[in-house]
Amino acid sequence: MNNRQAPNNKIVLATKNQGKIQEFKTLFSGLGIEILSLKEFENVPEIIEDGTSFEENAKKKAETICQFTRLPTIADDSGLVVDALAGAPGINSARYAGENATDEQNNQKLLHALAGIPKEKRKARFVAYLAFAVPNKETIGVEDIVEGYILESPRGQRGFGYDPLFYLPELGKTMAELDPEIKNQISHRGKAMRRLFHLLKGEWEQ
Ligand SMILES: O=c1nc[nH]c2c1ncn2[C@H]1C[C@H](O)[C@@H](COP(=O)(O)OP(=O)(O)OP(=O)(O)O)O1
Ligand SMILES: [Mg+2]
Repeated sequence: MNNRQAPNNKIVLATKNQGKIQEFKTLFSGLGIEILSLKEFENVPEIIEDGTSFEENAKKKAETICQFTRLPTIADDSGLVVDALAGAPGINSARYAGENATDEQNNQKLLHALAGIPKEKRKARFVAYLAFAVPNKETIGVEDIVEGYILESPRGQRGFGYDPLFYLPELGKTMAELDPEIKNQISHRGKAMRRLFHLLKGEWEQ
C-alpha cells in the first residue's frame, strides 16, 4: 500500500473555518472519502500562522495536524491580494482588522483602505495554497488563483470572508452571489483542489 493512500478513506481538513469545510465537503462528495475537520477533534494544538507565504503557513498547518492525528491531512492557507494595496491583506487576510476580526470587520477595513480608488484600479485575486501531509512523507502542495475586482459595497449572501466584495466581471456577479457548485468550479480553492486530486490520482491508483 502506498504511503499517501488514505487509510480507511479518511482525510483530515486542518481548519475550523466553516466556509472552507463546506466547500471541501462538496469537492470530496461522491469520492468515498470522509472529511474530518478540526471540529471533530479535541485538544487540537494551536497553530500560529507566522510564515511569510501562503505555502509556509499551509505546510505548517498540514504538518502540525498530521503529526497530531497521524492521518493524511489537507490544510488551506488562502487570502485576498489587492494590487492597489501592494498585495495586502494577503497572508494576513484573516487577521486584517485584528487578531479575532470577523469577516464583516475585515470587509469594512478593506473598503476604507480602497476608498476613493476608481473601479479599474481595484483589481484583486484570491489565492489558495493547499498542502497535503502524510506521516513520514514529504508534504506536497499546489496553488491556484481567481482574479476579480473589489466592489464599493457588498453584494450577495453566500460564501464567506471577502466573497461579497469580490466581483467576477465574466459572470457579472460577486462570489457571494454564486451557487456553491459554481463557486467551486471557478474559485482559487476549487481549482487548487482539482490540481491536488490530479497529483494524488496516480498515487492512489497504484
Ligand atoms: O473563498 C474565499 N472567499 C472569501 N474569502 C476568502 C476565501 N478564501 C480565503 N478567504 C479569506 C478569508 C480569510 O480572511 C482568509 C483566509 O485565512 P486562512 O488563515 O487561510 O483561514 P482561516 O484563518 O479562516 O482558517 P484556517 O487557518 O483555520 O484554515 O482569506
Ligand atoms: Mg488561519
